[in-house]
Amino acid sequence: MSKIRVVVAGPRGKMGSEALRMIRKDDSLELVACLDRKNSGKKVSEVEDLPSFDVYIYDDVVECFQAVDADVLVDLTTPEVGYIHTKAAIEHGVRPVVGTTGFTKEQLEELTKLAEEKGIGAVIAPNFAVGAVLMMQFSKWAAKYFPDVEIIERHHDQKLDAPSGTAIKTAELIQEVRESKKQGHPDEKETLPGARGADVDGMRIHSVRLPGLIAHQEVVFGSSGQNLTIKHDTFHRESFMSGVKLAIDQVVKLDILVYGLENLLD
Ligand SMILES: NC(=O)C1=CN([C@@H]2O[C@H](COP(=O)(O)OP(=O)(O)OC[C@H]3O[C@@H](n4cnc5c(N)ncnc54)[C@H](OP(=O)(O)O)[C@@H]3O)[C@@H](O)[C@H]2O)C=CC1
Ligand SMILES: O=C(O)C1=N[C@H](C(=O)O)C[C@H](O)C1
Repeated sequence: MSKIRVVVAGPRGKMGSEALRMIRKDDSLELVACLDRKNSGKKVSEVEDLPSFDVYIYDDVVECFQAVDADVLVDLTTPEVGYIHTKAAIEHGVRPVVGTTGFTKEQLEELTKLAEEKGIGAVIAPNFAVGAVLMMQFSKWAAKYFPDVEIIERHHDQKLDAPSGTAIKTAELIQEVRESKKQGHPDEKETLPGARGADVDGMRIHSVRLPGLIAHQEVVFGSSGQNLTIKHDTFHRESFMSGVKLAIDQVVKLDILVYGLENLLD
């Protein structure tokens, strides 16, 4: 069977470098190029701390897709550039697997429509860790019985987007089963703006950013006389890689955009 030819965007990043290590170990995948705003024209092997892949780095996404034959783009960059890469990939027939978070609802809708028009598979997954996907699914189930819910997400202090993609996806899944409901006292007032967190249909999301953290989320449900807490912790970014691999294997068989890894799990 031929290998899946992969471009990685963001190879020097925390997630991108982990993805390169995963590809190095996997015989079914072949790295054909990287997209990076630094080191354009160099080979990956010439960049300090990166694995010794004999492939070129590009800073321009279109130039990259014109120069190499690629099946899949794995994007692990920033919301702004990730959106540009994803759109260009779909337009050039390269299937995107996107871990980058922080896309707007409008951008997700636009990319979904574009993928459908072009008949190109795409996966956008706010969280590739199977444990986090289960935490979101369990939360959706719990929300049927516990409509009062607050999401507390904790991340490292280098994170650009707040709330996290995982927290937004969790709230969206809960919204599917929960009627819109204002929580807390009807007359409550914030004496410091933001004290009650972000408001999604009355449920609250709180974002903590601290050095030492990686990615953590608690979904706390309250009801008379009882609380239920569903919690997931990420201690190493390797935990995301089996999900990235699953998405790469599946996206080559898709002809629509799928939002969330849960849609690819049995
Ligand atoms: N779906 C999931 O399971 C997960 C998703 N994420 C998401 O993945 C993304 C990356 O996270 P993380 O690796 O921690 O972040 P990092 O900041 O470590 O890496 C981002 C990389 O993108 C690069 N970059 C920035 N601008 C450009 C550009 N114009 N062209 C090409 N590359 C660029 C950065 O380069 P430079 O150093 O020059 O700034 C950096 O190397 C985030 O959106 C995060 O939320 C993270 C973990 C898990
Ligand atoms: O930036 C991160 O680190 C993470 N981002 C994703 C998110 O926004 O949910 C996934 C995970 O939480 C790590």
